[in-house]
Amino acid sequence: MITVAEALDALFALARPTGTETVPLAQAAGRVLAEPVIASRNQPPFAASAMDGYALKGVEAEPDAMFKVIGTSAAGARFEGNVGPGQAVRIFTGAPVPVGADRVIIQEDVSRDGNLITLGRDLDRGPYVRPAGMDFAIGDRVEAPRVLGPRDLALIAAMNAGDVTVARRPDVALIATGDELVMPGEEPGPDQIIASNSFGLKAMLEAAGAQVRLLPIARDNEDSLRTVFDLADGADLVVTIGGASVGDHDLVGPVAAELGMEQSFYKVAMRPGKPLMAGRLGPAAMVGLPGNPVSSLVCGHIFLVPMVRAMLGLGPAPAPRRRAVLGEDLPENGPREHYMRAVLDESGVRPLPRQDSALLTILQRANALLVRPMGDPARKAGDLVDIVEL
Ligand SMILES: Nc1nc2c(c(=O)[nH]1)N[C@H]1C(S)=C(S)[C@@H](COP(=O)(O)OP(=O)(O)OC[C@H]3O[C@@H](n4cnc5c(N)ncnc54)[C@H](O)[C@@H]3O)O[C@H]1N2
Ligand code: MOO
Repeated sequence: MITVAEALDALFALARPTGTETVPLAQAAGRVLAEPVIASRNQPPFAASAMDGYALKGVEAEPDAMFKVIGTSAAGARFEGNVGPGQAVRIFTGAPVPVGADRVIIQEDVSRDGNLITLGRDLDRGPYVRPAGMDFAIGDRVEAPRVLGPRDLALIAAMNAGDVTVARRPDVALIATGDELVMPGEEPGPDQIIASNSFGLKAMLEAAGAQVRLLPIARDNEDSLRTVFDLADGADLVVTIGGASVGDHDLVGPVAAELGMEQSFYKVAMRPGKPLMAGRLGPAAMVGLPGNPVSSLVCGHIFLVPMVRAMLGLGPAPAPRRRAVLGEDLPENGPREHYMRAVLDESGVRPLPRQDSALLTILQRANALLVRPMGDPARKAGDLVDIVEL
């Protein structure tokens, strides 16, 4: 059996970049920027007023000084003339500061009588002028790769990019397998249960940036598996769920092999998730997840999300870990890296009492995986341990 780190390296070797496409900015939220955006303009493009008030020469801004108002500069309609000595221009926030002026006096500090203004005694310091290019200048960049969020999109829009080059979303085909499964909402027979894993995995992988297809459930026979594998055609990543272990009905490995899957590994020293398999199936990467609900979702977090991120060009990095204070004593760990379903709060991290990999209620209550290294000795409350936040 290989280690989790070795399995992850093998999976990164299977994950190929998906290439790029151009999308309108309004559809770019959550996408991975693949090429830098370079500003083609300065912002602001002119010296702009930061306040509503009067633009004038700063050296003349003395208490009680008087000025003649010679025009108006509004956002979108500048004053074309020059501001000379003793002159002021009525100005509004965002408007171009006219030539000759270098300070804006806020209107609260001014009294006006017809076309004459008098400054107050106690003037705000100002100057309330934003120089051209103060926010960004031509040639400034938003670097790639990065996941585009609201703040990126606002900045890119201000740089005047109408569309952006992003990584194509990896096409992930999810195949649930098993005679015992029916879809949620259907009427299960007496020996049947509801296919749940695909729904958790779909949400998880879409949040990571993939486009996920839920294929029909494959039954526990070779024909059915072959038919559903056919439907995965065109996928960048084919993920099967279940049928990965050693039972008589665990046919995913043999059928995939018959379809030409070049196996990269089978079985990882981890708990849950031991019967994980992976390989290359034509142009696609293939990952066979164990069927137990917690195993498949934990493997999704630890392996599939990092794979999708690597395909998107975000680099080969494991699921982020951090240190947390252990909230209770733990016995020594066995020979497999253990991802314990745990609750993290201000007082520390504690594993939930039942760790059977069939228990979705426990996984749903957990907000972290407490990671026990292989052969980790007993730990005391107060020790620092690794966690992966869920
Ligand atoms: N003799 C051995 N038996 C088992 C071993 C082993 O090493 N030797 N490993 C155990 C471990 S660990 C795991 S994990 C499971 C994995 O088995 P499979 O990947 O073959 O999964 P299945 O047998 O198909 O299903 C296991 C379990 O999960 C349920 N299931 C499957 N798919 C779904 C789905 N899409 N949604 C909800 N639930 C699903 C299925 O009904 C079974 O209850 O093998 C152990 N056995
Ligand atoms: O490895 Mo299995 O995934 O322990 O339940």
